[in-house]
Amino acid sequence: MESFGARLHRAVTERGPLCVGIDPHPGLLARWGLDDDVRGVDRFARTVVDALGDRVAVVKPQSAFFERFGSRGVAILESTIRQLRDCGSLVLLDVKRGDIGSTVAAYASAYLDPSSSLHVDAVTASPYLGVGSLAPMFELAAEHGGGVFVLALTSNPEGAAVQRARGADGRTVAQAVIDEISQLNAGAEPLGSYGLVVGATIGDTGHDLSRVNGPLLAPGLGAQGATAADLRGVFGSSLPAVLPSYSREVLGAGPDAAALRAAADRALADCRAVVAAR
Ligand SMILES: O=c1ccn([C@@H]2O[C@H](COP(=O)(O)O)[C@@H](O)[C@H]2O)c(=O)[nH]1
Repeated sequence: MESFGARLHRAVTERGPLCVGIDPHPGLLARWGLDDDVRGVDRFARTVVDALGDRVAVVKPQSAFFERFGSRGVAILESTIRQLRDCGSLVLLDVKRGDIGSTVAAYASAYLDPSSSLHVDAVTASPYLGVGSLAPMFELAAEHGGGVFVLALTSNPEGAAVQRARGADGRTVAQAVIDEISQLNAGAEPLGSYGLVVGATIGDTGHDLSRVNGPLLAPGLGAQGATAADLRGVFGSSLPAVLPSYSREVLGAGPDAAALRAAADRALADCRAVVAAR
């Protein structure tokens, strides 16, 4: 079984370091001339898959925008995941799950067990019930070649109060998360399967990312104000592991497929220039 880290490494080598989100915001649906309903979400997601699924390394559906339409929205998410897999892009479901370990095991089955209709290549997870509570996700991911991206330093301004709080050993909460994920990835080649989420908006992190040996998902580019050039200041020598992520910045170019592709190509060129020129 090829690991997620190896599959991601290959996808980024072949297609470039870029993740594009599928976030059917009501405002974007309106801009695309679509109704804010299940049909609109379905058309939106299909358009993104058709335009980008065969050229972007990782596509990241944001579960919340599908879940808001209940079971019919989740059915669209399931078919979006299937379509993306057929196009060859890796699917990272942004769902930020976290709970006590016995419940995390059920989340792991939902997203990381190949027999589930919501099975994806990787998920985002919240470590705030303790990184150890996510063990069932790490274990199932390892068993089936999946990945888990754990929140460390998020792109929103509210995150810092929790993530930069210091524990008894003097480390920040985020550094403790970073260190635990680094241990899980130790020795993995070419890349570990356990990633971290570090926002592109946060400036010099003041945190040590040098031993992570796993992918660093960087949301916050475009609509939240960060630019590709900001990645240098945030990640420094860890830039080669960065997976830049854009949603509204690219999606805002739709619904025209050529315009969506051009926006994704621009984003990729901007990020390549920074990641390659570190
Ligand atoms: O720290 C985080 C973690 C996740 N996100 C998610 O990424 C996208 C960002 O969308 P943009 O339109 O590019 O701002 C969205 O789905 C967030 O939930 C994040 O922004 N920051």
